[in-house]
Amino acid sequence: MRNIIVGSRRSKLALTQTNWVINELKRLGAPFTFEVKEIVTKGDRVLDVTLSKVGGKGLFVKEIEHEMLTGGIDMAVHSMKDMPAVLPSGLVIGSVPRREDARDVLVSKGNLSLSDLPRGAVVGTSSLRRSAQLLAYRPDVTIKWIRGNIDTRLAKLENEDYDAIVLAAAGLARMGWSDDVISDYLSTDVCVPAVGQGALAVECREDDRELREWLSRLNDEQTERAVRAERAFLQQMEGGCQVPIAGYAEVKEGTVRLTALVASPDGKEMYKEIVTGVDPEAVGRQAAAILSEQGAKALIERVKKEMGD
Ligand SMILES: NCc1[nH]cc(CCC(=O)O)c1CC(=O)O
Repeated sequence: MRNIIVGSRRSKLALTQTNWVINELKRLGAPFTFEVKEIVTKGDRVLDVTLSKVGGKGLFVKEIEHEMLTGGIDMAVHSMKDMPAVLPSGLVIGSVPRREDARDVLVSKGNLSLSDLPRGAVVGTSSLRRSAQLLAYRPDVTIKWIRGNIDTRLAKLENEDYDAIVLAAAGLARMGWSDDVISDYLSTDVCVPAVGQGALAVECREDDRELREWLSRLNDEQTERAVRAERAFLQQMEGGCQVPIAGYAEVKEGTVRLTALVASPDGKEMYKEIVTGVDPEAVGRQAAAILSEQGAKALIERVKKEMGD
């Protein structure tokens, strides 16, 4: 039997997701043995700096992709939202399994919803996308940067002076936290999720036909089409990571419905549109074109200039 070496980041979330995919493949009857190889990525080594300052999302996948191209590993399970818009040549997303809850959630002291937080409440997040949308809805709150994995953030809420933190529902669910810790589910009216949030990407070599055959059986077509629309939007916006960009799509009866957003970091300027259609990439591109015309492109150029790149 072929042994599949699965590369994974060492975080609890990454290992949980990796083992989930391995178990699903076994359950489907894949004729492989599996071995997990832990890889420490640059993104894991620089936990003390805001991600956007050290090069953004690619940091979590670059080293893993290098090992895949050189044969050190055969596949890897990523959080879709950590995946750059374009993959290196020779690699593909072999499977997009069924999406978890894509929403952002508020976890707060006293179990208060976002609208019930006291004036001036301190909210922890290190995501520009979350802070911009939180500030647009509650301009009075103070955003305080918070880093670390999910368990660390929940501990910081307990032990430091945060009134609340914002996390992805999917991460909490995968890590086995009960819904009881969640104080508020944020709808797309308040906080549009990150592109790909709640979904996984199983990456492998393009020419690995045997593995791709089994990965395709774990693919969820609706999730895949939704994520394709979101990622097409992201790719067109070319925002770098200094600009808050969000996108969330649902697929119902074959129709893709994408909510797309670009905002200024302070949340005072916001472009948001819902686009529907049948072809996911076309929906994503159309959303990008509409927002660009409304002023999102100029906003992105302005923020890039201010950041000095
Ligand atoms: N930002 C880090 C990250 N990358 C993936 C998840 C888990 C949720 C997901 O798969 O989208 C999280 C935690 C979070 O944002 O709260």
